[in-house]
Amino acid sequence: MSELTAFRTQAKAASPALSPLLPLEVRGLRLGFGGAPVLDGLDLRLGASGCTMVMGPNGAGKSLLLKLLHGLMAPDAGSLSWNGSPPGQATVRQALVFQKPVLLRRSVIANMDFVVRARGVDPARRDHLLQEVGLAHKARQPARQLSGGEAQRLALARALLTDPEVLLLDEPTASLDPASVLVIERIVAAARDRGTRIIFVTHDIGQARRMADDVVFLHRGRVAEHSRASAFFPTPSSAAARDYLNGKIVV
Ligand SMILES: Nc1ncnc2c1ncn2[C@@H]1O[C@H](COP(=O)(O)OP(=O)(O)OP(=O)(O)O)[C@@H](O)[C@H]1O
Repeated sequence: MSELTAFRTQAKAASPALSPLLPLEVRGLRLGFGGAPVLDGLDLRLGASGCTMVMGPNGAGKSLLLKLLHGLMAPDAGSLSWNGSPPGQATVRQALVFQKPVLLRRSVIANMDFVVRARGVDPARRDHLLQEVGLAHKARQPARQLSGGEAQRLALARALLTDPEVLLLDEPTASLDPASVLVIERIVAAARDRGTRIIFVTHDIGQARRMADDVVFLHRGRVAEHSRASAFFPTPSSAAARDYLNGKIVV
């Protein structure tokens, strides 16, 4: 499934009155592309609420994990369930924001309206979100003319239109200036406070400290460590996380 198809799938109507999507249970997840597996027996359990920051060195499989959680890819082996539902069924109740935002070749407001119409969202919510991300004054501008930071803010606003139960974020602030980073973090924190479950990939240790309730550290295809933020940053239990936090190259 392409990223645009995935976004369109997200925009379709979800069924009402469903049981919660959490907890997430991942067991023995394996995925490879010919050589050594990238994910190699990954186990993970995430509870009902909060913001989980996913960290780990380049190539650890963080983006792949998000794509698997969202049903964009299937694992070679292992199981993944959102409170008993497979990822494909859970997709419409989630939103995924990619590192490079996937926007339609239309205006800013048309990118929002695509979801407004498909999901029956109150246009007042669209206007509120555009205001919140500082794009109300650019509503009629082609989305493709937005700067990187603006495009990312639009992608986040669009993702939040449906109040997703789970928001998956793949390095959404990787190329943004410090003020834009804080705007995105504020909006994500507000979504978390409204009850959206956040799963957020980042390399930014400062951001992880600001946002994390818990941290999942991936290394060599597995979860090397899953700890509360209050324990992870001062006393990481894995050597890999300790080295990573100390700025050493982790392979
Ligand atoms: N479709 C694909 N085909 C082949 N290899 C792939 C594919 N997708 C990902 N990989 C490989 O899987 C590994 C993990 O990729 P992934 O994008 O998940 O890493 P990451 O942890 O998000 O890294 P980064 O921090 O650099 O963004 C990488 O070595 C990547 O080259």
